[in-house]
Amino acid sequence: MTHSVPEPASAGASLTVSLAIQRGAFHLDVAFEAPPGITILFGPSGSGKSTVLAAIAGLLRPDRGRVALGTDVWLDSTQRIDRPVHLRRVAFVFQSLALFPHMSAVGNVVYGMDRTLAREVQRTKARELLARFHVAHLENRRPSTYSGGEAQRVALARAFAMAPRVVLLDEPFSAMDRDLRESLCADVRASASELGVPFIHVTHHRQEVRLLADRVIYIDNGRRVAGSDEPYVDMWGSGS
Ligand SMILES: Nc1ncnc2c1ncn2[C@@H]1O[C@H](COP(=O)(O)OP(=O)(O)OP(=O)(O)O)[C@@H](O)[C@H]1O
Repeated sequence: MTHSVPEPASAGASLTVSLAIQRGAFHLDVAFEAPPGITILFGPSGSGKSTVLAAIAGLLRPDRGRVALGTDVWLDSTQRIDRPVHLRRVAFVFQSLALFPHMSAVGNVVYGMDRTLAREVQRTKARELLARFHVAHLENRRPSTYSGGEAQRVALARAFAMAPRVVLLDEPFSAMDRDLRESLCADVRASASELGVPFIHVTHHRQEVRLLADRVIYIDNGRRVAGSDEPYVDMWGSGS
């Protein structure tokens, strides 16, 4: 017997974002659209990239704004819509990981899963995800025994365990060396193709931009740099 998984209503939908946020002296005012695929948010330190991701995830309430995935509205300040974080089904991966230290890799990945699934189904799916990110060998080991790259792979496996509708990556590979970043980028690219949902990836690394970007949005001092919504063209040549 085959089981068909129902497509979420948002499959193929773009994320539309428009935000106005005041944080102390800093003012952010940006609007953009992120279709399925990888959108890079690029800009100098303090330009507002992490603030944008936090508002999309629902961790920060903007002063004004609207966030919607297709026709599914997550935030609309004029209509007083503000869907809580856990109902947006957003996967968020940071540079500083938050793996649970007392759990094995399988336990960490299962944590993000649909609680209605049978335990053995969850564990089987978790093992598949760990294999997908090349860390099947960590199945029963705890985070204190992982290398930095391995820990980030387990964090990615956990983020994807919830079948996210949007994936947000905030400089997840910044602490990694060039080769490791390249290999993790390949895994992220493959996941973006498989999932077919919008990924928004914040990075300072031009190498990551080249390896990942379907499009790039440049932000400077809380504003989008004009004309920065074009499909990505490598303007830096081959240096990093
Ligand atoms: N809680 C806060 N209160 C006041 N200002 C804040 C707060 N959090 C962030 N800011 C300010 O908002 C601005 C944008 O910060 P944000 O972290 O979004 O930038 P970023 O582009 O992600 O920077 P980086 O690349 O260094 O991580 C900065 O000027 C920062 O000092």
